[in-house]
Amino acid sequence: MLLLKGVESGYGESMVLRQVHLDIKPGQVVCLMGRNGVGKSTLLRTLMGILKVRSGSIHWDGKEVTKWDSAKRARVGIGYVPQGRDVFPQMSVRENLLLGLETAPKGAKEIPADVLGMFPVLKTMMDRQGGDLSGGQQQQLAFARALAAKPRLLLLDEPTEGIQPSIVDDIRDVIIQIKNQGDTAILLVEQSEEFVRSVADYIYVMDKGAIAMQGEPEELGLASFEHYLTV
Ligand SMILES: Nc1ncnc2c1ncn2[C@@H]1O[C@H](COP(=O)(O)OP(=O)(O)OP(=O)(O)O)[C@@H](O)[C@H]1O
Repeated sequence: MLLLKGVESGYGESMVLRQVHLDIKPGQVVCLMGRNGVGKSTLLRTLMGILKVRSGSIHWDGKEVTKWDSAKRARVGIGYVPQGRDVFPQMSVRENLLLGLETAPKGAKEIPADVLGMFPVLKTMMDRQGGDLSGGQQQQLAFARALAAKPRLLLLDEPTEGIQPSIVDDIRDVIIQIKNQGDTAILLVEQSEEFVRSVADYIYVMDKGAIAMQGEPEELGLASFEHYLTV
């Protein structure tokens, strides 16, 4: 469904991604790991079309989309939840969720019931302002807003970072539900090996802007992970 071939990108003079090859199949949960600063967020921004590809190519359903802008990528079904809580603080939870429908297929007008069902806490807070929610609730709101558009691929940048353990468990449950439904693939940036092993179909580990290791969870031993993950 999504294929990257030798992708390179960066900021100004500095090149961050080096010859990145990556493959995501429909419905898969693919995890991207690696130390801080190795380029994981840069890879998601490049996938979303926020950063330009300097060399290499990106393919979606077999079609080359390397030069497509973010809006066009969103319209074909790529959703993105950036790092940090990207909710609108002055808008209500309902209004934040409705914004997610902007890129939904066939001009959907209502927040899908199954999405609300995955986040029961949000259902009780529809009229509260986004900025009044706790950090963990805001993260859930950003996640739900992206799901409201019914993406075929969802890019999640460290959704569990700095979140209390009970909400981390809720986020894990939602990822597993999405995986079981099989309609939406996920590319998840995540630092916790335990979390990754509980959700991943396939794992990529980055180092210095390149893919250093990849495989199915059972193929990748603990020792090999530690080499790339410990500081
Ligand atoms: N807006 C930017 N302008 C210039 N350089 C940047 C920018 N954002 C990130 N970088 C640099 O790009 C490199 C990769 O950063 P990136 O945020 O992609 O790493 P990461 O693996 O996601 O780490 P983290 O988990 O800390 O977010 C780093 O050297 C970083 O300093």
